[in-house]
Amino acid sequence: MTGATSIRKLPSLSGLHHRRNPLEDNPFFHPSDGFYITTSDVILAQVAYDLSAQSQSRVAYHRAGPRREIMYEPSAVKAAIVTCGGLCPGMNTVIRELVVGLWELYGVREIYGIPAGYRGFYSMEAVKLDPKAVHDWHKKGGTVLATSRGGFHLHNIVDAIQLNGFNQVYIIGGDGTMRGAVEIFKEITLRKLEVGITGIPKTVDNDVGIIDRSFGFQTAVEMAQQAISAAHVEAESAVNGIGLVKLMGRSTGHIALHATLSSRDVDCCLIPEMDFYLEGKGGLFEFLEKRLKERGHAVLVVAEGAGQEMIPRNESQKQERDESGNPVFLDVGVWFKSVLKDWWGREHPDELFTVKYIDPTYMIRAVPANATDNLYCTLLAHSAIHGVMAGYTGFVPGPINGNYAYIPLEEVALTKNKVNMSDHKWAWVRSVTNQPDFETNFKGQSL
Ligand SMILES: Nc1ncnc2c1ncn2[C@@H]1O[C@H](COP(=O)(O)OP(=O)(O)OP(=O)(O)O)[C@@H](O)[C@H]1O
Ligand SMILES: O=P(O)(O)OC[C@H]1O[C@](O)(CO)[C@@H](O)[C@@H]1O
Ligand SMILES: [Mg+2]
Repeated sequence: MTGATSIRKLPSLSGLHHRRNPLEDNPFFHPSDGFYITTSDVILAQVAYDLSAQSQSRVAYHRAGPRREIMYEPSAVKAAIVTCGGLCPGMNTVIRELVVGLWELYGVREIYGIPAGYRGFYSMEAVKLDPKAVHDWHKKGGTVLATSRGGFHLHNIVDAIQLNGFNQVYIIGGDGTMRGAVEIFKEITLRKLEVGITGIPKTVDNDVGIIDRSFGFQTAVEMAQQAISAAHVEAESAVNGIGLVKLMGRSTGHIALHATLSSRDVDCCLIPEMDFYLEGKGGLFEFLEKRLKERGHAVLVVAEGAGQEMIPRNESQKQERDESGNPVFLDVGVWFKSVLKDWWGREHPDELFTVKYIDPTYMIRAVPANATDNLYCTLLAHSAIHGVMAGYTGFVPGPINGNYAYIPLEEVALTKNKVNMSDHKWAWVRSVTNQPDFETNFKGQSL
């Protein structure tokens, strides 16, 4: 297979001097040949190719990991760590590993936590951190630094970075945070400040693009099983029982999809990426009628962003936004419970029916990370440190097909990871649930 490989350029700080990596003297590392990553080490963006195709151009990213030379004098590093947006399992592990990694691997002693998200840069006192202070943070849900939405005032933030003399900034957040990090990176560059900026992608929704998955996502899917199992028990213990579970997923249905595939108890999974309808041939009610007749119970999993356009709302509800500008949803679970009860009351007024609605959303994202995610958070944090210490900036560390790479920040900020409704995974969901193919049914009806 021929074809050019274009390597995504990584911005790097120019005004710093090369130094020997202190890992050379670290008693736990014995850097041998191949230990240090060089500029020729790359990670291909995709691993699946059609070899029969003549020539295909390939995209590659610089590989993450320690470089032989670093660009900072460790004693001159003053690092800031901030967490923004919604909670996600593992945030505290990333903070902990940034602190321990900077301290133990590179001998950095000036490490600060910025409280309460972006606003904390200019409105709160930075908190000095060291390995002792963070030693058990990986066992705690949430973020000890606290987070917030909104409060992004670019000049206040960059002024504060400059005033406090931070020369490394580790920004942990989701798609919104990454968009903010791009603006900070651009302003730092404009001001010609020698400050390394890196974004560590975080969102329980797993809606950040390019990387294999967001940390905390697997923990969230694992926790969702408990809610789905409870809904299944409630449903099968009732006459004509429906177990209804709402999961997180503002604009993507990854948690609902993966929880459905893992649990095997789900009869219908509804996500924001799909259109579905309730009444008529091929609709949800026809499907549930059949399922209740066959089994006497059914389990419905719905992502919070699914069906929002079907829920009646007044003008102010249509306009409502959270502090970051994200649309505020109406509770699709409460709406579903009422439409299901209306439907059954109309069709079977004299038959028993019950809907048990479970909303585990905040419970799921507030738990500590599981073992897999804790390991992932460690590798992610260390990748970030190695990249910043090597003088890279404006980048996001993350696994691509299992190998950690450095991706330009702007590329990540602009790429959303939506569920691909035409790929095998969604077909697998439909084969596991036997739910209606709403899109095809709908098209068939409108022909
Ligand atoms: N386009 C943008 N430009 C600058 N800052 C932004 C932008 N979008 C969001 N932000 C800021 O980024 C921070 C986090 O954004 P948001 O609340 O949307 O959460 P998030 O990072 O998307 O994480 P999650 O989706 O996991 O909740 C907020 O302080 C918000 O003000
Ligand atoms: O944390 P808040 O402001 O209640 O927002 C909840 C939102 O945060 C997320 O957990 C992540 O964006 C979404 O799944 C959910 O819609
Ligand atoms: Mg977001």
